[in-house]
Amino acid sequence: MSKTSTDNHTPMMRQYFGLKSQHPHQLLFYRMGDFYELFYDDAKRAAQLLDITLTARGHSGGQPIPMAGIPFHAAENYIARLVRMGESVVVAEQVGDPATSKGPVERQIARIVTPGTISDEAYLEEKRENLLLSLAYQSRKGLDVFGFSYLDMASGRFCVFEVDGMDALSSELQRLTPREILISEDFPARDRVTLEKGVSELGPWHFDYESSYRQLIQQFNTKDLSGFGCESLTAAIASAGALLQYAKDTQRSALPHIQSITVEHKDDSVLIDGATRRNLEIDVNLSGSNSNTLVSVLDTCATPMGSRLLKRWLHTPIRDINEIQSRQDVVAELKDERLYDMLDTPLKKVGDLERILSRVALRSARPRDLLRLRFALEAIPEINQILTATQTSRLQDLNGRMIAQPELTETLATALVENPPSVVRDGGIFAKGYDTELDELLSLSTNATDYLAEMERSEKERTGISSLKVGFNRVHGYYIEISRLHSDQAPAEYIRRQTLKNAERFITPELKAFEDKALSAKSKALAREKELYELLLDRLNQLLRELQTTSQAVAQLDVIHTFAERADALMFARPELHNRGGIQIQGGRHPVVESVISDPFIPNDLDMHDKRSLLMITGPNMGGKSTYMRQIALIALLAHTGCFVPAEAASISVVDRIFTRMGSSDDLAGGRSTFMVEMTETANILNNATQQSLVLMDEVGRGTSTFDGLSLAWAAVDYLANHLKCYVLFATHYFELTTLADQLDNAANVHLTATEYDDEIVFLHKVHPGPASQSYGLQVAQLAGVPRNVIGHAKHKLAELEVVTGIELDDPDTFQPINKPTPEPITNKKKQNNASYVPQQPDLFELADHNALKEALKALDLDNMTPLQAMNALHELKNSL
Ligand SMILES: Nc1ncnc2c1ncn2[C@@H]1O[C@H](COP(=O)(O)OP(=O)(O)OP(=O)(O)O)[C@@H](O)[C@H]1O
Repeated sequence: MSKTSTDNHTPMMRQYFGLKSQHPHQLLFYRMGDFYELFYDDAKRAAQLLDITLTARGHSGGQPIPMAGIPFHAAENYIARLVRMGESVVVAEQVGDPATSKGPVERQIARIVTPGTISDEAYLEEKRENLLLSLAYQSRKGLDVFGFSYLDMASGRFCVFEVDGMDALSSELQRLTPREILISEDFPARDRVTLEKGVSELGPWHFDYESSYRQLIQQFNTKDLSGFGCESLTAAIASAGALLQYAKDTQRSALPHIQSITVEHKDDSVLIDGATRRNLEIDVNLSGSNSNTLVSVLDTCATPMGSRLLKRWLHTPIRDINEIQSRQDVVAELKDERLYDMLDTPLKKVGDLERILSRVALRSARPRDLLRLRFALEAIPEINQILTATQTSRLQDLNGRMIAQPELTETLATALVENPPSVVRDGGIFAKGYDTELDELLSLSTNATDYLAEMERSEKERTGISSLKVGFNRVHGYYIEISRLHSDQAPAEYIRRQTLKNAERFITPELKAFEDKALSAKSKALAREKELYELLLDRLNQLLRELQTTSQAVAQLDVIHTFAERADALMFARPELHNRGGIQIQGGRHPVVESVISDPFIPNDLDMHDKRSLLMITGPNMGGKSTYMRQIALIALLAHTGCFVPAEAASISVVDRIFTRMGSSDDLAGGRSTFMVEMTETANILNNATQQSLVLMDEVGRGTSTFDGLSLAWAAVDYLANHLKCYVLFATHYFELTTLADQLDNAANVHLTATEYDDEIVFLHKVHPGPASQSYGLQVAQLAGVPRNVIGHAKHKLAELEVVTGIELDDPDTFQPINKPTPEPITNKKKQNNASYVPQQPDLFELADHNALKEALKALDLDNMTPLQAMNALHELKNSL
């Protein structure tokens, strides 16, 4: 459709194009009577997304106009659905009067609803922050610097920070999971911005540093930004200015609830990259749902704002020992005194105060919001009361920040009816007795008859005229009628209005006033309600800062009270955090696995220090290696949030980063194979880990050929232990790697055990010192339901391989009987004197060292050989030794 020339179009469509040209990328809901209509491409898109009928509305400019319509009363529902799909919607309302308009009735953009700027309850997920993110790019001294700013419109939380490099960009995007992202049209890393929908590209001038700076100081009403500590973050400031302007444009109002900007300092928190966040299943599990995650176990928060803060804390563990200990002190007191129990009910009453307040600030709060605000405020003194006698200074401080507002609470209590309507539009918000004017108007409109009867009675009494009547007539309005006989007795203030055959009709100033009131009482009552509502919002806005402080304190108390409740219910212990180095855990458990399995969870210890900083973990498939590693990472993560941990005791030296390289997933969309993903993650660890980092690596090197994989794993372990000296848990099925532990000063082997009971493999899930003896691969396959004949075939193959290599591989028929101690390690030729070495697979390095063999192996064209040919080749090689 060509929109270049609009001359051929009808005036109505010309008006449409005028509005549409201001919002080319958003769906325009164009109000026409009782419908919102969408035209052209918008209509096609909406029809597809919402499954509504696509029709045509006559012709314009010689072309049929594709159109899709939505009844106005159902619009909110459709808008909510579109926004959830990442679309933005612009609503154009009729502002002119159709009766008096010449040509098409005037329309204006009334609101813009975008995924990242919504604050209406209907559009928001209760337990998830709804972030609008803005990104700006700068190249500084050859480094790619990304300025981040993000806003949670529904709470007013506005933060900035900067990171270097593409990996950090991806990792932060993963952490924040924004609903909408703003970038400049010339943003150089567009491919890293992974949101499918909800990415808005703005002109580069939106990200101009100077004007962004001005935007910010105007918003905060300050001379400069030095008070916020973000002066030097030029890229972040550029992004923040663009964000603020965008947010204002969409709200079409000021944003008084955004009162400051917080700088996130990366050094303050334990860094967790995107892959690690996924692997640890903090709030999303590996299959993408929310069940069986750390959050699903921990979140018993009483308020949605507590739930959101809990997620934030879990995603941003901190490194400040004082802050951690101060949170722990509160958890301890609430737990020991069982105050968490008492706090639960009043906290539940507070509800989502945070989001209500932001709607108050945006003046979009609904009457029911105000009722909930009243309940929230009523709960504050109850909380204050419970906390008065507490000892911890932080708790006292929190208590001091939860400010009861008796007057305001009282006002809300008297102002609102018991069950206010969901919208202001239809009135019925205010209770009787709150405002005399409104009461009068309402009683006029509802009780006009009573009023008139009362007037008739009192006028009769006053004048002594028994024939006096008060009446109403559509032409003349209200009147006092006196029979002709008595009309000369009418008081002086009676003004004659109409003369009838047998009576005179009068009006009085009082009755005139009543008439004015009564005739328009309904619309006046409505107007008065709106006025009162605005006044109430004004009053609330005057207290906004205090109310926000209260809601932030309640959210914090809610999370800490949840930590206390969980610690008590799940038997978590207070970890000691320090800077001395080392991680010791006694009786550690995996909080999520523990909560889902029906068998008892087997606790395990950990001891890591500078002489034992790398643990090589071996053991059978299904033995519990991953669980053990993940539980240590989760315990460390929880310890850095102030939460108690699933263990009998733990002493943890503060870590700077947690890395994981686990599982196999490919990134087909990003064009990376499984092995490529594995190596990218490994490279990230090797390039960025420090001595204070906790590194979990599971089966590194499995994604490629045995020699390549083993060599890479070997070299990576060596580098981690010798060079980086970080805390490493390295799980592997390459038994050759267990020899490394003996060669490195700071590495040790541990293994998980399995045994046989009633002819079945039983996993003991217990961590023991030393390397494992076998991997039980075939038994696990059998357990998994691999057909018996395939297992039988595999057993034969295994036996053949043993013959070929001359080395005893896993013996599928030899389980360790239960209660039998773990077999002593068997020594091999190379390590005759080392009793802790147990490889039962061929020492591939030893073989590989053999040059001739190496050459012969190299010459094998494995891709074009049948298994039989391969076996024969192996035979030949063996014979050649
Ligand atoms: N300490 C434990 N106590 C009780 N059950 C456990 C324990 N550890 C693991 N399990 C159970 O064993 C299952 C397998 O554990 P996990 O995935 O950690 O094994 P794995 O050794 O990593 O296996 P693979 O080598 O095949 O990846 C878990 O899903 C859990 O049900």
